[in-house]
Amino acid sequence: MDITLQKSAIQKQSSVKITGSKSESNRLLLLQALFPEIELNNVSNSDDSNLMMKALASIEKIVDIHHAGTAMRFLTAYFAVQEGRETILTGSKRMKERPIKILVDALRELGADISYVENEGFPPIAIKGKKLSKHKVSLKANVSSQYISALLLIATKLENGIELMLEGEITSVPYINMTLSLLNEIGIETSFKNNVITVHPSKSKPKPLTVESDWSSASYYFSIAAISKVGTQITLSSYKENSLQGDSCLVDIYKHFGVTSKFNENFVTLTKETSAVKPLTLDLKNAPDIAQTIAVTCFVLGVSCDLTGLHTLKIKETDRLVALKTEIEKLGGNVEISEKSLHLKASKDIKPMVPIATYNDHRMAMAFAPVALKQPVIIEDAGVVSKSYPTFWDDLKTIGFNLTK
Ligand SMILES: O=C(O)C1=C[C@@H](OP(=O)(O)O)[C@@H](O)[C@H](O)C1
Ligand SMILES: C=C(OP(=O)(O)O)C(=O)O
Repeated sequence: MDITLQKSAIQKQSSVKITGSKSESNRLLLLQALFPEIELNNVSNSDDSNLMMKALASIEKIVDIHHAGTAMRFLTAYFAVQEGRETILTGSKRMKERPIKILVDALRELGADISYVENEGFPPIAIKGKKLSKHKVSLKANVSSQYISALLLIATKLENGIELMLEGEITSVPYINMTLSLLNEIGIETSFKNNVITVHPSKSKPKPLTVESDWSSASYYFSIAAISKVGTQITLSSYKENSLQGDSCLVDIYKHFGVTSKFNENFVTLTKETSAVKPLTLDLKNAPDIAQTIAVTCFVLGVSCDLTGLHTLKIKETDRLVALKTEIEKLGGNVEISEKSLHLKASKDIKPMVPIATYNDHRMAMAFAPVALKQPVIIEDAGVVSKSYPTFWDDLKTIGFNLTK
């Protein structure tokens, strides 16, 4: 399904309720499978969380998690400690290109029985669940933090907890801290000092937990606010000022575009205060999922940006660096990329009615939607948004976007 977005202007004041964070949800669903007394509220209705739920409840041998990266990584660790259970964990064509060797090597080091079904280092994998005997392991930390979170999430199943020695520069650190905080919430003691993370054997104290709404999904509204008229306000729920999600750094980043954020109870209201914008330089190694949003905001506003810390973008739903360059250039922009950075030149004109390819990547579809505030645009295969935010298009319609399916 392609969606055509006519040139739109949003209401002066609007509000949107966004589904729960898929990152928090996928961690908590795994923890709930280990500690069934945990009660969860505002769990994400994303495909990735539904797939996680289904996989955890499945009694089938073959478990297919499609495009869901966190589910792939977290379930690799989970099934490795399900004693006596044999699982083949597989995914979409793209998932079979997303590396998993660092995690598999670490689990094998701890005693796990995992083998590759097709290509060495990539899903699908065959897992024979067993009790893991060791508790100390070193692993590279500069490729994906999801490997580290996966190991931390199963630490309570190991007699002596876990001690991880992280090698190299640590990427996506806020996601590791999110995992540790959620473990702490249910009474598990942890420490993270320099490059060593420890989960101590401790007794859990499960309790009801409410998932905060998804900050990566909120990023599209920060972009919309930044591109809208001065005075435009968008209220999002349910959000808190002290979030576990690293993408809440949007609050600071979008000040650069004249967008302020005010928290009140469980709402955050974004206000476009000023229209002056300057070139932007930003390191996104702690918030890789908002790179596409920010690049498109800059392009539409006609300002240049230098985004660094993007080394993980090449192994996500698609190679996001190449996808961004290709699609922004179709619209008339000029983008240079390296293996880990993106430079966008300032440009004035945006070509109308360009079909934007989305490469099975929800964030490509959502990041380019705000283009419609300046020019009509077509988003191809727009249903991809369901990976993290199934009601995205309906919500855009509610706030004033003029779109036809
Ligand atoms: O742990 C998580 O929930 C995630 C970690 C990040 O991945 P990397 O650590 O691979 O960058 C992020 O991009 C992904 O969307 C969700
Ligand atoms: C990279 C993402 O997800 P995952 O790695 O879990 O597929 C994302 O949601 O942007």
